[in-house]
Amino acid sequence: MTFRLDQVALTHANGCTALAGVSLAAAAGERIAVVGPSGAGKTTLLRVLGAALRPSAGRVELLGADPWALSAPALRLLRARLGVVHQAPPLPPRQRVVTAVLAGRLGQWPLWKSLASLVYPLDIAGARAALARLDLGDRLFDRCDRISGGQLQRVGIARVLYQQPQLILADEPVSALDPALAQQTVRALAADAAARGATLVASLHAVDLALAEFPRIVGVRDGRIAFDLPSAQVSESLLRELYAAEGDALPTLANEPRFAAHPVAVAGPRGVCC
Ligand SMILES: Nc1ncnc2c1ncn2[C@@H]1O[C@H](COP(=O)(O)OP(=O)(O)OP(=O)(O)O)[C@@H](O)[C@H]1O
Repeated sequence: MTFRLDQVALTHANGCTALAGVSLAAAAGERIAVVGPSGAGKTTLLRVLGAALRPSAGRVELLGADPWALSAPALRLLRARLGVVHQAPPLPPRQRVVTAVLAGRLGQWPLWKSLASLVYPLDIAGARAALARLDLGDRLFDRCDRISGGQLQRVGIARVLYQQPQLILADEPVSALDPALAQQTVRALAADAAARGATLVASLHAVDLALAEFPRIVGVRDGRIAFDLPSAQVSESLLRELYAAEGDALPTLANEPRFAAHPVAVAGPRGVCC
């Protein structure tokens, strides 16, 4: 089992309950897409799975451990086995792409190697290979603030491909990419996880992308699991019910607000209490 959440709830400091009664488990090698309207709790769920947020109630088991019962050094080691893909990767602007990718293994390398790699990249071939899988092999020595938002998003993914974690948690990893590139990039991520037997959990806006590329779909609404089904069993009516608050059009690659000729109206964030 890669992770197990048992009746997890999370209330933010402002009193907003982002997750309530969430139970979810994944075996090694599963590929799961998390879908749901804005404010449903997808990011919060991924952050709980990444041991970045401590639940207010319930139990978390992650790679065989309760992260919140571990010492600080043991928790750091556990986190180094997780690969987190951010919607907007928090990369230092002046950093070179190669250094950003190699940083994927900082948590696994001894301190001397990590420090040496910051001064001179130690595994240029490895970084280039990870970037090449995302068609970015020629951007190795560019600065992170001199590439586009979509390229930066793919650098964040290359970093996780280089890291080779047991569990990949990707929060809207392709939101800055056009539809063709979004599909290609999600496929690269899924192929990497499949080849290594790693578990992949990705929150996605585009439901067609989720259904096409992921065997298991978890629908989240108002901080709760609305459904957890094999993709073949996720019907259009189930999706319409999930996204009822966001109007008529389901979010798909073609009508992502960023790329639609006539952007779909998106309701404000909703949660259990907000
Ligand atoms: N740091 C925070 N403090 C207070 N409330 C928060 C915080 N982060 C998120 N929330 C609230 O928790 C709920 C769930 O937010 P979350 O970001 O997990 O949703 P989401 O499904 O990822 O949304 P989106 O698709 O818009 O990114 C929302 O109501 C949001 O306003």
